[in-house]
Amino acid sequence: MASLYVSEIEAATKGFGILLIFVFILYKFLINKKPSRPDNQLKLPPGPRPWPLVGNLHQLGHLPHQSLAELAKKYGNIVFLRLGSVPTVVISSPAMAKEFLKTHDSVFASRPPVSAAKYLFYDHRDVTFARYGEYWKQMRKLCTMELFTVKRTESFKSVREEEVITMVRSIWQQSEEGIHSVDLRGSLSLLTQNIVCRMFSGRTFSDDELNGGVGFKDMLSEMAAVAGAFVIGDYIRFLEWFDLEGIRRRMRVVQKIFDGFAEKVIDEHINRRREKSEDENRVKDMVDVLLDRAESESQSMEVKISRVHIKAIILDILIAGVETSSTTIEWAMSELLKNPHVLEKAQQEIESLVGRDRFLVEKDVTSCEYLRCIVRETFRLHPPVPLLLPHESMEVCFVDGYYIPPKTMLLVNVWAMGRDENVWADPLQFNPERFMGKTTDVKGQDFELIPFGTGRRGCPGISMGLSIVELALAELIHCFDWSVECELNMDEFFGITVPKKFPLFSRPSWRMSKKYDSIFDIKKSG
Ligand code: HEM
Repeated sequence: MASLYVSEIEAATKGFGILLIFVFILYKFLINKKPSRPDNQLKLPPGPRPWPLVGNLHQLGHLPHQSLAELAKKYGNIVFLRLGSVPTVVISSPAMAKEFLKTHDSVFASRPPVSAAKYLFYDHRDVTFARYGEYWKQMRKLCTMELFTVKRTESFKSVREEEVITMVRSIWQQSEEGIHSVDLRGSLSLLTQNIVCRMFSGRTFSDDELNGGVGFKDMLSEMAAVAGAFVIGDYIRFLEWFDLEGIRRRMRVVQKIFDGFAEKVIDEHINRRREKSEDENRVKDMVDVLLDRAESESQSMEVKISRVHIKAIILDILIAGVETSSTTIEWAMSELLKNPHVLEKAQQEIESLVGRDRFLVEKDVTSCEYLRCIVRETFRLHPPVPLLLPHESMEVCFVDGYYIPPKTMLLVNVWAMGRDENVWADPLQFNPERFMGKTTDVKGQDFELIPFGTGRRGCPGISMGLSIVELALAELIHCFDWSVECELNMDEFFGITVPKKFPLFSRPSWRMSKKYDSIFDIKKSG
């Protein structure tokens, strides 16, 4: 019995051994040899281990672009994270930007479904937050072919020149009145707000024109604040309905105020058309262009332009155009105050071109090479949208040997790219000379400097943005010398854009040959 038992065990052991060998052979020669994909194809990019539920959200901190730059130092230029339940890839090098925004651009051309898109931007019916598809293509085409063309940008040249001079006058008046330090952030916000409003509606708006007792400026700040706010429910989906931060409620409130405002703008345009009270010489604004399109019987677009589309586009233009430009000019002025030799050199360049007897016009600025290098250097160190806007992948993609699942959010850390010592010599130094005689520009051909993004989702307002920034900066340093009394604080604040944490106050002193009024009269008669 015992020996039988032993032999059964022996037989069983033998059988198990044979089975193991069989499984090994099967694995080695059939299963292991068969796969159609190399081993690394399902390998995710490296990254820190996520925590249950929150994933890597806790690692973002108050300044996510800076925290993500630190993670890139540890894990490399492609990092995989889970933000709550959202798979996320963060890239931080020109080579990676080329892979994602050129080679695989069509896969990553969508936007993730965030609360702002739904509750503020007319449920994705704008351009910026629209998901990739026929609708976005049509709306984007409308922007690039009609609203933001070079010709249209050129048609608003006098708007920009007039508004910049108005800002100069206001600063001059303040200095004449003995105001010690001018609130440059306030002046620049008003400037870009007025330019953008005149571009889309032909006029500016005062604080008492909105319903609900909210000022126009306050409405803009609130819209920017909620559009840029972090909403936990966008990442931990089951929390979506609790509106823990109260942001969704704020979005609804400010959306209603904006909607009333946009309705009024459209009505004004329609009434003017009905009454045929148009001044024939008036430059067409963007709402005119959109109404022309809506009224034209032969709309070649599948999307018929309605009021909602016009309102959504106005909202895009306000959010995308106002803060981006003013934030950039504020950073540029701050760097010039910290680097007086750069300010002096730029002033000399402008002066040798136009003297001190007249204001600048846009044509002058195209000849100011050094000034334009200052703008590029500002975009390198202080891109106003440091992670671009989040993209989302639409299908499985393999990049650099890594597996990127569908519906992965893509963040492009242009802030980290601008400070990468493998790309830039002395990256933390503000040194506009690095761009002199170089072809590197902000349109992203070589992917080193992409503050406007690039590819399908790149900024369509790039020429408008650049012309505002260049002219305003040039005129500010042409007309005034600037000084600050104490060391400038260059800390950042993260929102829909990343401005300085503390607004810039600075002391202007008039450096033109004549008083403001005399120069203004010369300009008018000229
Ligand atoms: C200094 C000025 C500006 C900067 C730095 C800037 C930057 C950007 C960036 C980073 C994006 C996202 C790109 C991406 O996700 O890959 C963007 C998108 C966009 N920008 Fe700008 N922008 C500026 C001015 C403007 C202006 C003046 C307008 C319009 C009047 C404008 C309209 C838009 C629109 C409509 C989009 C969405 C494009 C899409 O999703 O298809 N931007 N911009």
